[in-house]
Amino acid sequence: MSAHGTPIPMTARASGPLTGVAEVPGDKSISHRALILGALSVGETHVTGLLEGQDVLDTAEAMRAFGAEVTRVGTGEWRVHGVGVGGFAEPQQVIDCGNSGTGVRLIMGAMATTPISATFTGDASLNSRPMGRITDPLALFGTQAVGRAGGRLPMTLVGAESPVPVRYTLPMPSAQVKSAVLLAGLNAPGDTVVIEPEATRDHTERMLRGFGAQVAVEDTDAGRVITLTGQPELTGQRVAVPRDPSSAAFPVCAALIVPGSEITVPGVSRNPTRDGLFVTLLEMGADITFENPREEGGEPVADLRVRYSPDLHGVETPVERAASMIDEFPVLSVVAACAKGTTVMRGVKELRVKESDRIDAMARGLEACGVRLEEEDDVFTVHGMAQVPGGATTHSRLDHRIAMSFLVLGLVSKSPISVDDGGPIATSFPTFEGLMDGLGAIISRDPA
Ligand SMILES: O=C(O)C1=C[C@@H](OP(=O)(O)O)[C@@H](O)[C@H](O)C1
Ligand SMILES: C=C(OP(=O)(O)O)C(=O)O
Repeated sequence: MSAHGTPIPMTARASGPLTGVAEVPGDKSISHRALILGALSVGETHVTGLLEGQDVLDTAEAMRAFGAEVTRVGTGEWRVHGVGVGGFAEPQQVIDCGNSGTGVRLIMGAMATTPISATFTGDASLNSRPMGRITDPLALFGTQAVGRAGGRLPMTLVGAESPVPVRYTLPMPSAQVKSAVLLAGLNAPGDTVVIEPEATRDHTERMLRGFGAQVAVEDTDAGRVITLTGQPELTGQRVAVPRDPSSAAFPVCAALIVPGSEITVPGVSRNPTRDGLFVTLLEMGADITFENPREEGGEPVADLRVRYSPDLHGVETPVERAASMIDEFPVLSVVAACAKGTTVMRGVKELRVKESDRIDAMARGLEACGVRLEEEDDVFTVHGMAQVPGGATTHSRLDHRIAMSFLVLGLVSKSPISVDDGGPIATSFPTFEGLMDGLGAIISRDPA
């Protein structure tokens, strides 16, 4: 939905070759963290390349409510004057995190060990997502939480008066849970330890170090053991946000399946904990090259050159790769529908608790477009075909990635594909329509 709540129906139709340069926006995960760590630091944090999607704008507003000064200086350029670890003020209004699981879960962690209370809410999607995964470990610090049945928002958290450090093994592969525990550990005396049996995106660990915290990471038989030394003084930093591989996924996958395409996507993060889609696409026979590999803002980045790949074939993605491509399965299932043979995606049950149940959303939409598939709790299988019939209206279910995935499929289907509401795209990729149009994709807003 648009900010004022009116659905924005959109349609994609068969397009000529996609060509040109796709400058995708800043990384969403890193953008949230830059604002939150800036707010927990002393002095000024200067951010460039910040994603100005609604999810991140909601986090900026939340940081103001907790007492930080957050100012937009120019496009993607923001300054944050922080209040220091333990310095959050009690918000005077409800914190509305909109559509953003990352926003609400990281902010809950960041306030959990300061003796203030705050009430959190979001849109219909966010208010249906599980928060027990956050409040369970936060309770170990001494944080109290009261929410709706099933641990849903709206929810009030009361921060611990005398927090104790925590040792916590993640019950599911979730960087949001890991990050909430680490951020809470900042204001607890002593060492907070998180053990992750499967590695998840490591932006919090990297950025905490960059802001001056002591974070040790050890690979053991039990998984990655992350130890944070509590009560550091964090100091404001300059953060250059790399471009988001999860947003790059859409023009990249579109170029792979639209005949004759050749595009470049500059400056995309190649953090190994985010790289699973590219690994998988290469296995499928995709023509992608990674040029000018370099380090920017503490993250490895490269310029991607992507060419139409007529011989894509199905593969099996292993359980242990799932976390490194968790947000990319919807668009991978679109590529799978256009590849020869069958693609089996394993270890995907976390997709059921995203902005929508993404397995169900993709399964119903793909079926409506004439694609054969099988769905189990933790496995999603898509059978490729020479040309997807399309000719359906799919439901985005308040989920940006579902909307963008079906619009990509509509660029190659026999008949156009519509989404009932493209509004959620603005949460993570507000420039999607203009960028795709610039490459030659035919995506239009439907007349009211
Ligand atoms: O930490 C983060 O920035 C994110 C972690 C992932 O969620 P989970 O931790 O729930 O897997 C991912 O889906 C989300 O888009 C961003
Ligand atoms: C799952 C996602 O985001 P979040 O959990 O922050 O809502 C996403 O962007 O795909």
